[in-house]
Amino acid sequence: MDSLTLVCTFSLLAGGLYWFVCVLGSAEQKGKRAMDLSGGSISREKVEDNYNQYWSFFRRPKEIEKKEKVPAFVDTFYNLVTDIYEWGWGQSFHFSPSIPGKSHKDASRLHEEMAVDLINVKPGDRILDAGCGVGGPMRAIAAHSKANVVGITINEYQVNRARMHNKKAGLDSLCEVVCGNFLEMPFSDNSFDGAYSIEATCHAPKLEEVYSEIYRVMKPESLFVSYEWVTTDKYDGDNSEHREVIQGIERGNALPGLRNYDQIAEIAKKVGFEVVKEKDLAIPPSKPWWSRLKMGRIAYWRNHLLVTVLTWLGIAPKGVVDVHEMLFVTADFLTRGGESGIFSPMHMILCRKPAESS
Ligand SMILES: C=C(CC[C@@H](C)[C@H]1CC[C@H]2C3=CC[C@H]4[C@H](C)[C@@H](O)CC[C@]4(C)[C@H]3CC[C@]12C)C(C)C
Ligand SMILES: C[S@@+](CC[C@H](N)C(=O)[O-])C[C@H]1O[C@@H](n2cnc3c(N)ncnc32)[C@H](O)[C@@H]1O
Repeated sequence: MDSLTLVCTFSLLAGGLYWFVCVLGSAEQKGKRAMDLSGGSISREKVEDNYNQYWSFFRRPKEIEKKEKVPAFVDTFYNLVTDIYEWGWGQSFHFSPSIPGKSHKDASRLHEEMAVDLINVKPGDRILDAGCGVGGPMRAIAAHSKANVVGITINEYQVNRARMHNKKAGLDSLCEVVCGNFLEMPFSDNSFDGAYSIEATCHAPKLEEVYSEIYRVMKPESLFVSYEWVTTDKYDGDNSEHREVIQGIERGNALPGLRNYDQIAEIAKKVGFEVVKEKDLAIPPSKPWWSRLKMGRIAYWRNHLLVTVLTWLGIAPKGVVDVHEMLFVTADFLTRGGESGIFSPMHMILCRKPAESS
C-alpha cells in the first residue's frame, strides 16, 4: 500500500467514525450526545455493578415494597437511564398520544399543558411537580402558565440536569428543583396552589402514601392532576401473555407493581380528595402513544451499535450497553402493552382538596 492510499484509508475511517459517533449519535433534542453517556451520579467503574444491583431488587420483590428501600431502588434506576432517556427521547420522560401533523415534541408539550390547564393555575401561583425528572414538563408548564413550579425528584443527577436546563431556557426564576422523596416531602402543609404528577407516582409502592403527601402540601380547594401508569379493564391476570407483558414493563421501568385503573380513584378518595374527573387519555379517538416507540426501532439498533462501540473504545462506562439492552427490551413490552390495550401510561385523574379538610 502506498502512502497516498494509506492516508486516504485513514481519513475515510476517521471521517466515518466521526460521522457515526457525532452525527448519528447526536441528541434527539440538543442537550445530550452519545459521547457524554454516563451512569448519572454513579462513578464510571461502578455502573455495571449498579446495573446488577438494580436487577437484584427483582430477586427480592418484598424489599421493593418496603418504603425505606424505594429511594435507593428508584435512584439507582434513574442514575442508569437518565442520560440514555435524554439522548434518545428528550427532556420529557413520558408518553403522549400521537397527533397527526404534529411532531413528538409538540404532542408531548400539549400533553403537559393539558395537565396545568386542568388545575386552573394563575400566573404567580406556586405549584408542585411530584417526580419532575430533568424538568421537560416543568419548563413547558411554567412557560405556558407563568406559575412558579417547584419540582421534586429523588435523583440528584436529575436535579443538576434540570437546574442546568432551567437556566439555559431562561426559566430559572419560575422553576425550582428540590432533591427529595415524594413520600416525605420537605414542604409545609397547605403551601401549594395546585399540584401535578406526570408518569411518576407509579414508582411508589403504595399510591396512598404519595397521594396523602401531595394532599398535605396542597391548599384547601386547590386541584391535583396525575397521569398514572395502570393496567386496564382488558388486563386478565389469568392470561400468561398479559402477565409476561406487565412483568416486563415493571422490570424495565423500576416499578414495584402496576396498579389496576379502578384502584386509583378509590385511593384518591381514601386520602381525602374529591375526584373531579377520571379518564384514560390513551383510549381512541386518541392516536397511539406507542407509535413513537415502534418508529424508533431502526434507531435503537443504530444506538445499540453506537453504545457498544463507545463502550469498547472506553468512552462510555461499562454497563451502559446492558442498560441500553434492557431499555430496548422494555420498549417492546411497552408496545405490546399499548397494542393489546392492557396497559395505559396516561390514566388521568383530577382531584380537589376539599375546603374543610380533615
Ligand atoms: C415514565 C417512565 C419512562 C417512560 C419513557 C420516557 C421511557 C420508557 C422506555 C424508554 C426507552 C426505551 C427504548 C430506548 C432505546 C433503546 C434507546 O436507543 C433510546 C432511548 C429509548 C427510546 C428509551 C427512552 C425513554 C423511554 C421511552 C417510567 C420509567 C415510569
Ligand atoms: C418517568 S420520570 C417522569 C419525570 C417527569 N414527570 C417527566 O414527565 O419528564 C419519573 C420521575 O419520578 C421521580 N421519582 C420516582 N420516585 C420518587 C420518589 N420516591 N421521590 C421523588 N421522586 C421520585 C424520578 O426520580 C423521576 O424523576
